Amino acid sequence: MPPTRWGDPAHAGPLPDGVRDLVSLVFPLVETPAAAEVAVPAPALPADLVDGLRELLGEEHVVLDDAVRRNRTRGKSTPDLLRQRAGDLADVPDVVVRPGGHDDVQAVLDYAAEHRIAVVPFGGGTSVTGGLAVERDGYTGVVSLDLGRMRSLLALDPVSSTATLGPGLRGPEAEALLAEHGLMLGHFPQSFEFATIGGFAATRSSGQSSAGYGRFDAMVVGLRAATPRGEVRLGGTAPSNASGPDLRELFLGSEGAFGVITEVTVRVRPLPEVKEYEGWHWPSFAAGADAMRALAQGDLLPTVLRLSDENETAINLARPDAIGGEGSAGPGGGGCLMIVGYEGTPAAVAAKKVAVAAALTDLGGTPLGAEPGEAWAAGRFNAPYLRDSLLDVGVIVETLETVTFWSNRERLYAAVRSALESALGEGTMVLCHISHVYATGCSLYFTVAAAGGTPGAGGEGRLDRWLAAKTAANDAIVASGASITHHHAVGTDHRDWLQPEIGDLGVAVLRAVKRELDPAGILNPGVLIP
Ligand SMILES: Cc1cc2nc3c(=O)[nH]c(=O)nc-3n(C[C@H](O)[C@H](O)[C@H](O)COP(=O)(O)OP(=O)(O)OC[C@H]3O[C@@H](n4cnc5c(N)ncnc54)[C@H](O)[C@@H]3O)c2cc1C
Repeated sequence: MPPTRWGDPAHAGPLPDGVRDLVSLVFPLVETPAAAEVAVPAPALPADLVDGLRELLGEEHVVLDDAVRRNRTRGKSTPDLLRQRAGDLADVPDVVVRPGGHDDVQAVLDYAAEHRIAVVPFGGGTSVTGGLAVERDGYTGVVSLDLGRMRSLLALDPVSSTATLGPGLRGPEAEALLAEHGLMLGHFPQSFEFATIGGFAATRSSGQSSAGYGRFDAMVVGLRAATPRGEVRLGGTAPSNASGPDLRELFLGSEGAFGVITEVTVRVRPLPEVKEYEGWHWPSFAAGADAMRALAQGDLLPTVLRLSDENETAINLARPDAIGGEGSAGPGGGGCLMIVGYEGTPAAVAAKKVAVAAALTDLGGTPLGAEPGEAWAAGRFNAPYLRDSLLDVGVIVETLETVTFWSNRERLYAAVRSALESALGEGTMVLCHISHVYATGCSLYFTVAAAGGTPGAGGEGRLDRWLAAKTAANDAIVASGASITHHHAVGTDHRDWLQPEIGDLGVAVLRAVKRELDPAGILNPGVLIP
């Protein structure tokens, strides 16, 4: 991926004319190209330490190249992109190292601990919470530990339905390896094409098919990690047990602060023979959310279940013939679109469809047929490209997410919307959807678009405006008694809001684990732990 944008450059492009005209009705469009490329700071890691890394991994796997280092600088949140666009390379790693396996990772960690080098595990680089922007002060240098060479299917147990995967496998690569055996993982976050197995585990990611296949951490049966104190193997003996607290959980969501995940054993399932996606209309977000709750609590969940609020329906998914219509007040008044997807054997899909359709009809939903569902499925990974095109014309656009119990959903929704609208001012668009549900609650995923204010070179003015709005939203989430993140993780961006959620003793426990596993504090300093 280019450092200033998302994804495959071949898919990137300016705003289509129609969209541009529409956007210009709402926001002033100010062409805001990235600043001219600035020189990448010279590596700060002393040359003898670089030589030491070369001895461990071989010359070709210790990379000082400017373009490679720039590409390993931070992740892909809007603040990350705006900083790159402005030429801010303060977080550039000094060296990128490319271990070939667990033993290489262990060797790098041992060496880094001895020489106080900060180590940043790097999977796909799609973090949206500052998980790759570590503190540099007090370290001899910063090494980006790129896991991209560790991308094989290491073991397969078709009898138990488990597969052991290398951490550097991207989503499509992992699925392709499993598909050769008629199997799949079923984890499809919007970042699927670029994010990796190790990254999914390290951030407790959740994908678009979570209703049917669960979140990533729930798919993990076991893992292997290298820590500065040595190797950890967890969960390799049984699917579940009562052998004390489940230590797998210490590494799931540990965001590279406790160790580097070098192998992940996951539950796999047969490739679905049939995939069907359809749309349903709801008179309001609340009515659709109540229906989702009923499905979750009635053990009737399909594979994909997502509901856009009135604004998101109108802006992103509106079909004039099906949504809105009579009595519609345009954005905010045209009802809500729900996408329902079914995957599996023909018999299982048919049976689930009948049962879900009966329940949704009873609850007041109106079927819209396959077209909205297929349109969603066809474009499910495209939205991030649109973000870049909007950033190009000076608009602020970013997403954030949270999760709470059903009884708190409306309060949280109102609080976050109001915080964002107050912080960013009149004309701000706040869209929301629910795409991860549980019997007890759901996540809320917000997309925000706002005027950029006075743009500076590369858009710094927008960065300040967004950071203030994000702080307001985070405060509102905490004040509402919700979680600071459902699946984007903590990183550095959410770290200050973790303490209210887990308490002082919770923070002390995290710090104690960190001290035990990483006494020199070389792994991702500043990430996760308050
Ligand atoms: C456009 C876009 C859409 C997204 N959609 C979703 C979504 O639908 N669902 C979702 O859950 N997330 C989503 N994300 C967030 C992101 O993709 C996830 O957090 C993902 O799991 C990160 O994987 P990665 O391989 O890119 O990790 P990275 O970004 O490389 O790393 C993330 C963190 O984990 C650490 N890490 C990485 N690999 C390892 C390892 N092997 N061992 C230990 N630590 C490691 C890193 O140091 C860092 O702190 C999205 C992001 C973007 C930009």
